[in-house]
Amino acid sequence: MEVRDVTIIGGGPAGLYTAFYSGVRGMNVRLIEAQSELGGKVRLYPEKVIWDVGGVPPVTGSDFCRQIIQQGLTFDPVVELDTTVVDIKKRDDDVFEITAEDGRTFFSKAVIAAAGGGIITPQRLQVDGAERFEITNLHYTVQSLNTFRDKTVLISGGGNAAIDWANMLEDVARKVILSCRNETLKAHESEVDKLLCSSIDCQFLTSIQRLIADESGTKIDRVELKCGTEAGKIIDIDHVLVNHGYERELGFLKETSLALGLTENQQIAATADGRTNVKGLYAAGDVMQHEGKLNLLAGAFQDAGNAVNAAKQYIDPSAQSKGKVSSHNEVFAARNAAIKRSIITT
Ligand SMILES: Cc1cc2nc3c(=O)[nH]c(=O)nc-3n(C[C@H](O)[C@H](O)[C@H](O)COP(=O)(O)OP(=O)(O)OC[C@H]3O[C@@H](n4cnc5c(N)ncnc54)[C@H](O)[C@@H]3O)c2cc1C
Repeated sequence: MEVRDVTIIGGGPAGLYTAFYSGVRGMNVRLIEAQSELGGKVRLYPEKVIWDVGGVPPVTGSDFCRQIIQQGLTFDPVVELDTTVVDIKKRDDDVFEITAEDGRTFFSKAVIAAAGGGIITPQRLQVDGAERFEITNLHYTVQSLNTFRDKTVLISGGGNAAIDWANMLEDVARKVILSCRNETLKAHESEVDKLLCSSIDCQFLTSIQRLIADESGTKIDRVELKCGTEAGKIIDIDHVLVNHGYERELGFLKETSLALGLTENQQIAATADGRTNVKGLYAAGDVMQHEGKLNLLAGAFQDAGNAVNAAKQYIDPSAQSKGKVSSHNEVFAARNAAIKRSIITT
């Protein structure tokens, strides 16, 4: 039976930084991810420009993913992809037994849950026959801005993602129409202000009633927008982008043998430093809830550092409770030397 120091559940930003920082603190790691790729939710917005990670210049989601994956793999963790954790038990000898959906079990001295909101998939549009357009012009994420260049785009939704995309596409698309079923938009004030002052055509109190196909039957040509009891309004569009939130598959968060202490929203109720109800099991990133939790990438990194430090001390009570400044690990030596050389020669 191979017992790892730390098993991380979830290979999003929190899990990846946890893997890196566990390496810095000399612990060996298994990283378990339900999807076939690492990166977590950031995979949903590859072309969005991320501005709010301290010290990191504006970066696209896909570049950010590439960079955080590279960092997460620095200390060669064992990575299990396509592996959904469905249960965690703590045995009498205090070793954690982690069970995957495919029946495999993994063993670990400590566990760090970094499972975000679970395994998420975008909520589908509840309109007859919508699924047949998913291979043409009905989208749930923006994989490439070029798809929308000089096109008429209808965005359905009124939350952060919809508003973000509307603002982002304004310069790219010929026309952006936003259909929102409420009277107001629920997003960051600055983004809402920007949108309301823009050329984006906001259709409040409307929802998509019908998708009308072109002659080939494979592409949406027009959309019927319903407004209360009024007759539907038909509009011509090239693309429809739906941002109605996400469905969550909870895996081990739904039923676990441990009394994890979940909030109403199925997040782990933890302390700000990542401790949970269960000794030896810590939480990091969007999976955890505490007063002051920052559900951003920057917050995920802070959580990860805290959880790793707590796990280190749990495994080895003589270890320092806080990590040291981490620039002198032997794994960094070659790269440090190359950077120093380039500083000296420039
Ligand atoms: C559209 C959008 C735009 C955003 N823009 C920004 C932004 O500009 N700046 C910013 O700072 N933040 C932004 N965020 C928020 C940011 O993406 C999240 O805060 C961040 O991804 C949280 O990281 P995480 O690792 O905690 O969770 P996630 O990214 O959700 O990763 C969790 C991972 O755990 C895996 N997992 C879940 N359950 C299991 C299980 N049972 N077994 C195995 N694996 C499991 C999931 O598959 C997933 O890969 C945005 C979010 C969205 C949706």
